[in-house]
Amino acid sequence: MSPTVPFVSPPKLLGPFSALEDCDFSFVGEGASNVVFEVRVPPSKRGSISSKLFEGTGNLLRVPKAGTKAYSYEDLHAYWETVVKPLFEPQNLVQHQLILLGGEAVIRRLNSILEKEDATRRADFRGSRVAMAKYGMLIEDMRQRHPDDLTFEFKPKWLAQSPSAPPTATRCRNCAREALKRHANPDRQPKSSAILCPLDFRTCATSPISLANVLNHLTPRVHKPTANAHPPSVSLNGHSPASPRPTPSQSARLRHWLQTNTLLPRLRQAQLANDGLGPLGADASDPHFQLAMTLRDCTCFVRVPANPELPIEAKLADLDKKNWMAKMEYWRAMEQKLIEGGYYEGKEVPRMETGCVLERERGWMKGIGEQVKEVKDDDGV
Ligand SMILES: O=P(O)(O)O[C@@H]1[C@@H](OP(=O)(O)O)[C@H](OP(=O)(O)O)[C@H](O)[C@H](OP(=O)(O)O)[C@H]1OP(=O)(O)O
Ligand SMILES: Nc1ncnc2c1ncn2[C@@H]1O[C@H](COP(=O)(O)OP(=O)(O)OP(=O)(O)O)[C@@H](O)[C@H]1O
Repeated sequence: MSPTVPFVSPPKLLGPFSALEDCDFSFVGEGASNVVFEVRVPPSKRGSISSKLFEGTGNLLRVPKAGTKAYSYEDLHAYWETVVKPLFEPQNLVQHQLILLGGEAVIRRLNSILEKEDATRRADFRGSRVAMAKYGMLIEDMRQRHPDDLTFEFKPKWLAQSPSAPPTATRCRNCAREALKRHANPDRQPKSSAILCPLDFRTCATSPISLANVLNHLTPRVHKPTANAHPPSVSLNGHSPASPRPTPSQSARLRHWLQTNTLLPRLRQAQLANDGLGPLGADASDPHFQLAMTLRDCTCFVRVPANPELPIEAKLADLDKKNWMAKMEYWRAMEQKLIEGGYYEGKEVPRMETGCVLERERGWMKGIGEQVKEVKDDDGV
């Protein structure tokens, strides 16, 4: 399949211009380029067009931030429909629809909510505002449906090594990137917290250490760290702030999902299939490479229902087309920095603790090598 974007007919629009004007909003979350709000129809507007559109739909409103280099929502939607959607099963994607925001009044209200949230927002997001955009997206709400549902989100990031990483690397691209982040800003997180290596997702079925690492990270309050497992971190943005303590049945279902899901292997396969060269070798205008970068920066939402009869839901979101013209230089410079700074090989000074799967495997190989050497020495070989 070619990831070039063919012509797509104009998006199906939801709602007349005034649909959002009747609604109340509250802040749900944000990233570098977008903000997500809950939409509620006040009781006085029951029976209105808005209530027909939003009540009981389980949708949230996603809107673009001002001042970013991201593509417009029309472009993101066309890319998602034609390039991203065919790669995954529909039940593994957070579905969305474009909606007309309907003018400045709604955006001003969203911005006044953001302003009130400023004190508690991530420092580098504080002060950012919603763009005066034409469209928002109605997105499937992946939060709890029942107060006892277990929910969390994480960024799977680079599920395979970067093709332009050095062959001597003892860290994957994500762990190298995390080491650089901590090196640049050691106070960013408590020093003791380690990073979940994305390669651990791949080995959950075969390695109890990988499974424990992932569980500790995703549901930190339940799975006590074992000697070899690493404590939770926010490196993959995994968290379950509103979730209750999982029941034994939820823990068992989550374990089973981690060991058997086909979504993360499929995501990894698509990352690999679209980039065999890495940021240093890829042609900046290659749509496959651009797609690989989109697939390396998405979010996975997981909901483990309280009701054991209901299946686990796992869906990818934030599969936005990357503005390669604005980002290629950053991607190349980042790869160069990770290589030259020794971050792929754990040679930075002072050395940051990351707990990468590659490092663990090298450690075992070294250990086995030393045992073999000892046996050979004992035998006088
Ligand atoms: O460069 P990375 O790997 O740190 O990823 C960036 C993300 O940082 P992370 O490491 O996930 O905390 C970063 O996430 P945050 O803003 O740090 O939450 C963005 O997703 C960024 O993409 P864009 O500039 O918004 O298109 C991401 O940039 P790219 O995926 O385009 O590289
Ligand atoms: N479908 C959803 N259900 C529940 N919460 C969501 C959903 N989509 C987004 N959120 C919340 O909003 C936050 C920001 O959303 P989003 O990932 O769209 O922002 P972004 O700017 O694209 O992020 P990034 O900087 O990673 O590219 C998420 O981390 C999550 O907390």
